[in-house]
This record gives sequence, C-alpha cells and structure tokens, in this order.
Amino acid sequence: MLAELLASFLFLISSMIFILFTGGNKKRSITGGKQGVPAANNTVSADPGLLPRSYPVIGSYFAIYANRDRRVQWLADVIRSSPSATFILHRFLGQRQVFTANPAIVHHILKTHFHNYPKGELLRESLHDFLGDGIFNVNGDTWKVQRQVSSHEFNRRSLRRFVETVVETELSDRLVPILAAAAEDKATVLDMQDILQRFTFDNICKIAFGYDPAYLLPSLPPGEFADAFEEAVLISSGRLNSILPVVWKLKRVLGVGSERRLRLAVSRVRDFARDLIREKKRLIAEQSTTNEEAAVEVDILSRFLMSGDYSDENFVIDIVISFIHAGRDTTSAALTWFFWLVSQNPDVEREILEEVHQLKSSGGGDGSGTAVFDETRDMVYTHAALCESMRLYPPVPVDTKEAIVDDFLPDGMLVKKGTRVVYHPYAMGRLPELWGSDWAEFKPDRWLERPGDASSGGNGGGRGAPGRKWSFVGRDQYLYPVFQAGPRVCLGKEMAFLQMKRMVAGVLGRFRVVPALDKGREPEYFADLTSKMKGGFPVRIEPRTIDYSGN
Ligand code: HEM
Repeated sequence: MLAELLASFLFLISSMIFILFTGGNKKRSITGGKQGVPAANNTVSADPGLLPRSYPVIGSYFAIYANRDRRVQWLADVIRSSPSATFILHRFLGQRQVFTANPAIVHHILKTHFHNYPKGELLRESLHDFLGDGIFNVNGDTWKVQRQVSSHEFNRRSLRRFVETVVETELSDRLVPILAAAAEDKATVLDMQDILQRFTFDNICKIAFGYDPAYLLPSLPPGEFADAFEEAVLISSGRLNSILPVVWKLKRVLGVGSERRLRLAVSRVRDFARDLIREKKRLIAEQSTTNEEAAVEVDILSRFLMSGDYSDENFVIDIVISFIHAGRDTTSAALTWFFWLVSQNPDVEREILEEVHQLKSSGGGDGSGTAVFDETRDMVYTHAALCESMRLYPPVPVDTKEAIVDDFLPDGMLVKKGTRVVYHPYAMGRLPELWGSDWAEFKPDRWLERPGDASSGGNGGGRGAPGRKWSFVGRDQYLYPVFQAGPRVCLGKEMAFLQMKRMVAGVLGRFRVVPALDKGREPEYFADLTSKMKGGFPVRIEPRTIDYSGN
C-alpha cells in the first residue's frame, strides 16, 4: 500500500512538470475505415471533444485515471466518436494501444492475420500466476493441442448429457427450490447475480472435473474453492487493468497487499484441484483394472488424463482452471443482464413464455426425457433474446491481442510490433452504423424472421421447429464477436446457449423475476474480466399463476 502511494505520488509530480513545460497535444488524428463501420476515407479528424488528450511521457494518463471506474463505457464512447470506430490510446512512455469496433479490423486480427495477433505478453503475464499455461492463456502449439483434446467434450453426445443431466439436476434440485422458497415470502430479496454465479459454477465444475462443489444451496454458503477462485480472478483482472503495472509487480516482489492475497488464493485453488486430479487418476486406474465403464464420467479432466500425454500434474491443473474460468462468469453474466432486460420488456417476456408453453404443449420440456435436449435447441425466440441481451451487455466486453510484427490494418493504420490491439464487443453492440438508430432498444426481433418474410435468409443459428412462427437470422461473427471468432472462437458457445435456454425456460416458466430497485434506478454496469452489476442484482421472486415450465 505504501509502495503504491509512493509510486503514484512520484508519478503525478513528474507528469505535472512535463505538462507545464511541454503542453499537451490538442488534437489527434486517426485513420478512417475503408469498409465496415462509418468512414469511407482515410485519415480523418476525430471529435476532439471525446478523444482523450495525450501528453508527452504520461500519454492519456489523466483521462484513463478519471474514467477508471467506467473504463468499458468510456472507451465505447470514444470509439463511437471516432470516424473509423477505431482510435489510438496513448499510454505511459509512448506505448500505443489500438481500440476498435470496426468489423473489418476485427476480421483482420481474428481471422486473416490471426498468426500476427496472439494473446500478448501483458495479458499472459497478468494472468499467468493464476491460469498458468491453460488454454486461455497460451498461443501456438500448446494452445492447439489443448483445443483439440478438449473439443471432444463439446460434441453432440456430451452436450446432450450436459443438458439432460448436469443442467437439469442443478435446475430442479437446487435452483427451483430456492426460488420457490423466495416466492412464498414477499419480503425475501435475492441477489440474482450471486445465485446465477453459483449455478454456473456448479455446472462448470461438473463439466471440467466431474466434481460437484454444491455451491448453490439454500443457505448460500461460502465455498472454499469458489471464493478462492473469485479472489484470484478479481486480483488478476486488477493487474490487467492496472494503469501502472509496475505497482503490482513491485507488490509481487515484496509479497504484500493484493499480491499476497493472490498468492494465497491461487495456492488454495491449485491444492484443491490437485486433490481432485489425484482422486480422478485413482478412479481411472481402478476402472482400467476392473473394466468398469461407469466408474469414470467423461469430463474434461478425464479426457486429458486418459489421453496419456499429460504426466505433468501442474499442467493438467492449468488446463482445468482455464476451463472453469472460461465457463464460470460468462454464462452468469449473460443471464444476469438478460433477466434485467426481460423484466423491463413485458412483450419480450410474453413471447418467451409462449415459446416455453409451446414446448410443453408439443410434449417436450418435461424435464425428464431426451426431449429436453431437442426442445431446448428449438427455443428460437429465446435464443434471439439472449443474443440481443449479449449485444448490449457482452459477457466479455473487451478482448486484447498483440502484434508480433509491424502490420497495416484494413483502414491503413500502421500497427507497430508489440502494439496491443483491443476489439470491443461492448462498443460494437452499441454502434448505430451496425445496428441502426434503434440500437439502444432491446429488440430480439432483429435476430428473427417469420416464414414468408421478404428478406428470407437465416443462416441456421436456430432450427425453427415446425409450427413455430420464427426462424433465427444469425449475424456475421466479426460484427458480433461476443464469442470471439475465427480459430479461437469460444469452444463452449453451444453449451452456453443450451444451458442458458434451459435455465430461462425453467425459471421464467414458473416465476417472475422482479427487480427490487428503487423506482427509476437501473443496475450499474462494471467489468472486471466479465460484465457485472455493481453490488449485485436484487430481485423478488413471484410465482406465475400459470406454470409454463412444463414440469
Ligand atoms: C455466454 C457464455 C460465453 C461467452 C459469451 C463466451 C465468450 C468467449 C470469448 C469472448 C472467448 C475468447 C476469449 C479470449 O480468447 O480472450 C471464449 C473462449 C473460450 N470459451 Fe467461452 N464463452 C462463454 C461460455 C463458455 C462456456 C460455458 C465454456 C465451457 C467450458 C467456454 C469455453 C471457452 C474456451 C475453452 C475458450 C478458449 C478457446 C480458445 O482459446 O481456443 N465458454 N469464450
């Protein structure tokens, strides 16, 4: 803490001296886009009112500091004011960082020039103590092999098992009883964000480890593993977003403050994972001698252990931790904002209920048979509503790559080796040029068409069951990179949709989720590595007079 204060103080004094003697540059020029978002020409002047002022040595430190509590929203505002939806943020000591919401540039970095834009050193270093060499934090062959082995966990059979057993059990045995109890007492206020995080944490641990942490229980207990995990994510993301990385590096060397807490949290998470891995190895060995198939459920951990190539226990721990990280806060973030938006849009809620009701009438959605999987996939309207909600509140609001060699972006902007290029799904979902002047409205219809609509041409994002009135129209994934896109597109996308749709049917079919906020107040957005509601999402649960859930 003392070190942090001292460093900040020295830094501030030196900045003032520089500004006094040199003056800030008043206007910044950026390059306009050739395709995609707005501008058609090169080099245009952006709105100087919104572009952060930059000074020698300290760059835009003051603007970054002033907006530190609304970093994501601020960057989105600046991007929106830039003619090519792309601007350069000047950092300390002449470092430049490119921010973009231009689909052509996103396509360039995620697809056509993928090899020049891996995860950069800053990201890797900030997350390495926690994620090690797991899939989320590596490039090249180490990444490719992990992706290949784990992709089997996302085949049709595994997905079916996931929805019909893991999600279904968590829903009916844990979530529904908690909500039902809250619905009986009007005074009960639940933090829906916390509930959803517990729900997805249990789910992802079962998929990754084959282990049930039982984090979603009526008493909402502290979970040793979950809490340590949360602390490690928070402090690691604090590193990543730190204005002066030297501060956390110094604290790490000294082993003080947040860095000390991070070390403790990471060692708790790893010890826990190590015990589970040893237990799993024992089960696999037992299974191979007794030939008992049922002894080991196939989860991601078992796949790696059974492939026989992973003798390094620490590496296996890295792999599993990365998966939990990938699947944990993303789905809960999506659902938290979804329930908020639905509560504000009764027409959308009505359509969802109708869809859930149709499932029930067509014989599915009974929560027990194999129909659940197919019926869940057929929830086209709910699928659209989830896409629309993630357009406005993408669970991963920004994503950073780093150029290996000098490169030109499609709009002609030169990117020097080592420059961080950040694409910004949060800003992209709010660009009128991409979504129209009604971009601020929550309208699932933009993802749908009715059979016979003139502009027919849905690209198969949903299957549109017989008798349903909607079919899904997907968007270009570089215009809507909420799950990233290209070779590193999210592996869990389909799993996430199945989980979310099943949970939406199970919850909204039975209950109304009513925000318990003062009149006129809206939840406050903030982001660590994922989008969150500051202070949680207080709700009251009301029973529905008609049970639409089908159970
Ligand atoms: C709404 C839910 C989800 C969203 C919005 C989402 C989004 C993303 C994004 C943006 C990335 C790229 C991150 C980066 O490289 O910096 C990613 C990667 C990944 N996601 Fe998801 N994700 C979701 C759910 C899941 C789930 C449930 C899993 C299951 C385990 C999962 C597994 C992964 C994995 C393994 C990667 C790394 C892929 C790679 O690097 O090759 N995700 N996801």
